[in-house]
Amino acid sequence: MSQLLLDVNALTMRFGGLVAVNGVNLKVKNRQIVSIIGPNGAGKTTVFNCLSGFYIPTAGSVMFKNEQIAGLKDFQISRKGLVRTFQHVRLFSNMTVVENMLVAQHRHLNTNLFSGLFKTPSYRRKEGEAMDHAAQWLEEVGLLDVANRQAGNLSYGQQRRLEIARCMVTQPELLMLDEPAAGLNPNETKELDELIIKLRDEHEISILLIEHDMSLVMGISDHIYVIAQGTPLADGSPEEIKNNPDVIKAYLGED
Ligand SMILES: Nc1ncnc2c1ncn2[C@@H]1O[C@H](COP(=O)(O)OP(=O)(O)OP(=O)(O)O)[C@@H](O)[C@H]1O
Repeated sequence: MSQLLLDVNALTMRFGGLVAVNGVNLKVKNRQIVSIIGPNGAGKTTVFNCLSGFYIPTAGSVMFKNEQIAGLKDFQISRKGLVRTFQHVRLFSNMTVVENMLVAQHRHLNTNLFSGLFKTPSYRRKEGEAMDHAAQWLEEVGLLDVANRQAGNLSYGQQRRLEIARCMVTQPELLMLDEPAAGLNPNETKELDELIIKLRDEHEISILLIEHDMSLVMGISDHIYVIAQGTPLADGSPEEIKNNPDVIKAYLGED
């Protein structure tokens, strides 16, 4: 049964005199792919920054699993099961692919200095599990055969998939992807499309997506929210959004 995972009400973010996000509402249920679309500068990334703890919203509520998370720090929110990627790839490019996966888990696991220094049995067990999870997720995203390659030497599409694997290894319930298809070629976009659907259908997580690639958004979203100039414009199924005159006007008005 679908349960509400994320419930955002009247989210507002001001930067001095600029209201970047103005009264945005958003709901994500379990096992849903939900997209946020809108013209450039509409406030989409600012919404992500408010939900993931990079900004403290000026007003509004962000309930995740029935708990208020607005104002918590980014690492506190990610430990609760809400993780994100960024518009620009943020990997440790001098580390190997598998090292990137291990670092992500170490930051998440909260192991202490004592257990690390003395390699206690529980530390060793966690290390073993971290390696198993890393291998499992590298296989899921098709990167197991490049596990020992330097992350910075991967193709752009592979780097994007590594970012997703790095999030997934922390076992989130909600994964937020900020423009994951930007810069990908059509083949890579198709692989991304399949991966996102697999995350929902086989791994039973929810995905909140910001994306400008309309065929990707329309093809995979269960629900779409449109914002323009920080303000909610419409929400509905892909079919409803495609045919909404206000949405068409907002996009055509951009050109
Ligand atoms: N830290 C900040 N300080 C001041 N203004 C900001 C800050 N972050 C975002 N803004 C402003 O808020 C508005 C919304 O920006 P945001 O990046 O959220 O839009 P977006 O919809 O993600 O755009 P795009 O699709 O181009 O990535 C813009 O006018 C931007 O300049």
